[in-house]
Amino acid sequence: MLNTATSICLSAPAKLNVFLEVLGKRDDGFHELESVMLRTDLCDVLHFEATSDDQLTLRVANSDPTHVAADFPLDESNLILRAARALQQATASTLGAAITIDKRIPAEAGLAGGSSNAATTLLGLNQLWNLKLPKSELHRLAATLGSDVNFFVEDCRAAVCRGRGEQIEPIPMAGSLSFVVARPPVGNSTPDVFRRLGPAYEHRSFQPVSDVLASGRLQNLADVAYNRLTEPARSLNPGMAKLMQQMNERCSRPVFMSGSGSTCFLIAHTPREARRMLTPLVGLNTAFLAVVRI
Ligand SMILES: C[C@@](CO)(OP(=O)(O)O)[C@H](O)COP(=O)(O)OP(=O)(O)OC[C@H]1O[C@@H](n2ccc(N)nc2=O)[C@H](O)[C@@H]1O
Ligand SMILES: Nc1ncnc2c1ncn2[C@@H]1O[C@H](COP(=O)(O)OP(=O)(O)O)[C@@H](O)[C@H]1O
Repeated sequence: MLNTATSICLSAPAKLNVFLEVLGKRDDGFHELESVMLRTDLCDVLHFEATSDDQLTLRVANSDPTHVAADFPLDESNLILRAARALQQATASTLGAAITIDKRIPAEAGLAGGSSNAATTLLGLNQLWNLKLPKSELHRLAATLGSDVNFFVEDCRAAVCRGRGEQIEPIPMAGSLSFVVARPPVGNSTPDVFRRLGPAYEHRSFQPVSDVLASGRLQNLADVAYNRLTEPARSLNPGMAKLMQQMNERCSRPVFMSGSGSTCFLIAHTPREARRMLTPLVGLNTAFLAVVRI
């Protein structure tokens, strides 16, 4: 039976990793992670319209096609359609949906746009199709779609993510932060970055980052933020390495990378400070440059 609402519109947020340590390689080929992820206000917007047949369709709404990543697939491999299919199969639902996306999050960026789209589809269609699946079941489906999907199903502001990324422990965060995010023209392939990880190294702890977030002493975040994948990604993507150097020179601040890249970011404390930091970066070779807030 259809829910009383026949359509629903939801934001699918991008994430930033302010900490990422790789604890080792697992037997299933994935890597064991410990990462602190933050939900940002940079969002795709998804509109779901229920249909009474079981068809699923996906359309991009952006009037300006430059907003849409060139490699955003519109076929069955799209994570939105994969999430909707997974939900249909898990519930034997005979309902369908016409889905429209306003795509703003760049792809292969370490911002998890695709994973967030998948999670938002699980949450949106669970509501629209009146399926009433519990969160635990949505988490089970999320983990089959990708390692980053569960963070968005949890719908928290900040979390420590463990396992291959799918085990989510929400953590407190006091206050708010702004970031300048910049993605170079070339994205990073996540498996390629993991393949370039060096041999043994001493593991860092996420605890200092989690303590800074909880205490609200956010001015200290730049002292403790860390990403083990930065060096492998830098060696894979010379354009990203160059952009990180230019951002550092022009803003005299440490530059960090989100996930497996290729988005680099600077930490600011207010939107105003972030906008001031962004100004000298305009004109650099970027595919995406913006201020985001947590
Ligand atoms: C690195 C991270 C950090 O947040 O972010 P992104 O850069 O993708 O945003 C994630 O762990 C990425 O998660 P996600 O993009 O969902 O990856 P998946 O689809 O599950 O896996 C893609 C591929 O990445 C590698 N992979 C991913 C996660 C993990 N814990 N170990 C891995 O080795 C594997 O080669 C895998 O086949
Ligand atoms: N809905 C989607 N949005 C973005 N990318 C998608 C989607 N579905 C599948 N993909 C594919 O997943 C890849 C990784 O996407 P994305 O999650 O945006 O990257 P990252 O995790 O590095 O930020 C893209 O290159 C794209 O081909």
